[in-house]
Amino acid sequence: MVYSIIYKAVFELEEKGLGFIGAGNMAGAIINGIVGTKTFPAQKIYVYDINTEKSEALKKKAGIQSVPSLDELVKNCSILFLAVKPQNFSEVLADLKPFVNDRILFVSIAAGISTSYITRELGCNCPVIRTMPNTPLLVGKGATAMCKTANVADEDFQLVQSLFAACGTVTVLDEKQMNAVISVNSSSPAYVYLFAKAMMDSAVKQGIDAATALELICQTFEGSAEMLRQPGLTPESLIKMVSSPGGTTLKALDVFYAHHFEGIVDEAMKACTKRAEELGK
Ligand SMILES: NC(=O)c1ccc[n+]([C@@H]2O[C@H](COP(=O)([O-])OP(=O)(O)OC[C@H]3O[C@@H](n4cnc5c(N)ncnc54)[C@H](OP(=O)(O)O)[C@@H]3O)[C@@H](O)[C@H]2O)c1
Ligand code: PRO
Repeated sequence: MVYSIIYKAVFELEEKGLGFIGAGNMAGAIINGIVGTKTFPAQKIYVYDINTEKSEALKKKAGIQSVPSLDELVKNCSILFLAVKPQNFSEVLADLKPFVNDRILFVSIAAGISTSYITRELGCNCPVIRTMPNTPLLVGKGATAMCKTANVADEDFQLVQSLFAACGTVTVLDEKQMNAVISVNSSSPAYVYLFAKAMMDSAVKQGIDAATALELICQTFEGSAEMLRQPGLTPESLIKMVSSPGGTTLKALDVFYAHHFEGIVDEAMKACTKRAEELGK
């Protein structure tokens, strides 16, 4: 059933394509996922970037189309991805305003930018899907959160979900959760990399070479995440499972607790959300 709805939406789009404003890292990751999994035809994907070198490079890499102006993009596309930095939204929406109509579906990937900001700046009642993806989309293991305005058609929402699902998982949230979720799935790869770096640096100091340590750390992260997904297991029960009484793990955990590790994570995630709120103003 879902399959046929998606197929119908794709079929109806055959006349018009998917457009990307911004050919940066995230647009590239999403497009590679869509093209690599053949979720949408590459020749119907169009990209526009203020920096034509970037749109041309993406065209070459992914076999998509690049266009020289927003006007051209709107002519060719009925779904437009807003993939520029939040700081560039006001200029992009002002440039788009003369070309938009209420039938265009907008898909934003920007931190902090609300759906109401987009429709207000565009001066239209366009349907808008607000998403928060993450960089592991690049390896097909992304985690994307999304919400939509009430006027997004079910089949269009299914289609956009399928585009992100091509390179990972999709979770639907309320818009009021979309700033906080950045700290959970989107900025969080950076915390994981920081933790990995700290572990690797310590391993090197203790005489294990960096490459060997990194492989052990990556496998440990993957395995630990898999354990967290097992029914009935929780972070607390898994910590207990690792921590032998009188053993090594408890000594390591003592250091984390003494330095208020959980408090530090909470403070960092709240700082992330606060910045999203500032960017949205
Ligand atoms: N990176 C992440 O992990 C991540 C995760 C989730 C969501 N996001 C969101 O994704 C969006 C894009 O992030 P990104 O990391 O892909 O940024 P990026 O690599 O800087 O890509 C943005 C692209 O937009 C171009 N651009 C700037 N102004 C433009 C304009 N007026 N018209 C057309 N193109 C314009 C930029 O060109 P110049 O470089 O010349 O300015 C750049 O090529 C942001 O809103 C961010 O909040 C990022
Ligand atoms: N990267 C973007 C930022 O740092 C948005 C979430 C991940 O603002």
